[in-house]
Amino acid sequence: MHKVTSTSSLGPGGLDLTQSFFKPIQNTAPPSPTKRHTKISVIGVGNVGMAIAQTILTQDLADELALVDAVKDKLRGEMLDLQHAAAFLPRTQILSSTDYSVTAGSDLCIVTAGARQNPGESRLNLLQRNVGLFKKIIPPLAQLSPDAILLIVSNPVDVLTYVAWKLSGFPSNRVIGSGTNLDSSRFRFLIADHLDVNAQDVQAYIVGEHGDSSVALWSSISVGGVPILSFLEKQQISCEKETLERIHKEVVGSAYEVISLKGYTSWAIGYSVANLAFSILRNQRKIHPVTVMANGFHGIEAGEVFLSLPALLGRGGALAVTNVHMTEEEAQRLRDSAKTLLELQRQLDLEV
Ligand SMILES: NC(=O)C1=CN([C@@H]2O[C@H](COP(=O)(O)OP(=O)(O)OC[C@H]3O[C@@H](n4cnc5c(N)ncnc54)[C@H](O)[C@@H]3O)[C@@H](O)[C@H]2O)C=CC1
Ligand SMILES: CC(=O)C(=O)O
Repeated sequence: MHKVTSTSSLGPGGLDLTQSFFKPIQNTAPPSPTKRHTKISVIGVGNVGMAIAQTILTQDLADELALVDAVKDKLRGEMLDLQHAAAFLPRTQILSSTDYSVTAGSDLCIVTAGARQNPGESRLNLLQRNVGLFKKIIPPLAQLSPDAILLIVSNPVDVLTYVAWKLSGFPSNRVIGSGTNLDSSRFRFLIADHLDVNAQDVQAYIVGEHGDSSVALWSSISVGGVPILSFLEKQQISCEKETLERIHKEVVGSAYEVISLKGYTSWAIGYSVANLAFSILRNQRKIHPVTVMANGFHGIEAGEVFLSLPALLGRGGALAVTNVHMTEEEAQRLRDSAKTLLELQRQLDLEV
């Protein structure tokens, strides 16, 4: 295990530097027991894992950050590179190891390890390769951090969240996928760009599969509190509906475009996942469209399927699913998306 060097108090020749540099204040009260020590583990230090790790560090969210990867030199290089930013960041102890023992006692384990898409390849095509990896990754994580929340990012994220749930034996509220939190951000960005407003003033959800069969919830889009569709209908501006359809197509094509241009996506997923980590660990009770166990919500009754729905996130994980308004057409598309994912789940061999 590689420990951050600055926490060592031993100088050359075993001299205790703490004793030489500091004169302790006598009779100090012990640290307040109310401050929790927060530990986050990130599994996989590729483009996505590192974008998440560095964004988390800027948010002062963790006292301890543990990094795990299968490639030893790259892992140590990434750890050192982050540690060298210590003078510019809130204090976080950064550890790394190829051994999962470094993750013990985590509050949140973020899994980004695995194969990524080649240009033009679908997310679902990665399934077999990444299920094989998850069989090695999830059991030790669950064993070493039995109270943690698992946040899955590797693709195809919805089916892999189901796989992580099965392999961990955790209750479903503590196994979440990053899902369509990213797709919804892309959607909000494009709507905001079209209307020339701030994306944070646009409320809009994409739900269902993170990927090709995702569902845009037109009926719930509002900008600064104004419901967009009914506003457009009242103004009889029908052509704008076509613009919205084009925007959803652009969202679905976003990852394919970025991957064909730079080989992978990283910055937006980094911010998306750090934002989820913040809502969970700081108990924000904020609503995010993320992958959760969807059975029983919005007419999905076909079985234990995981896909994105707007969910309330807090320290306990996914606490509730909101009753967001859907037209019958939107709900049907969601159920179709659920059937596609369920079919894939049923074909999996999850014997470890
Ligand atoms: N859910 C989402 O919105 C997004 C998901 N992704 C997915 O995230 C995953 C990672 O993407 P990138 O970081 O770009 O790939 P990458 O190839 O840069 O990194 C993958 C990392 O996983 C590591 N790894 C492989 N096997 C491992 C094992 N058994 N244990 C620990 N580490 C292992 C590799 O050594 C590598 O460092 C892909 O599946 C990708 O499709 C990417 C962007 C967005
Ligand atoms: C790669 C991927 O899933 C994304 O950027 O949406």
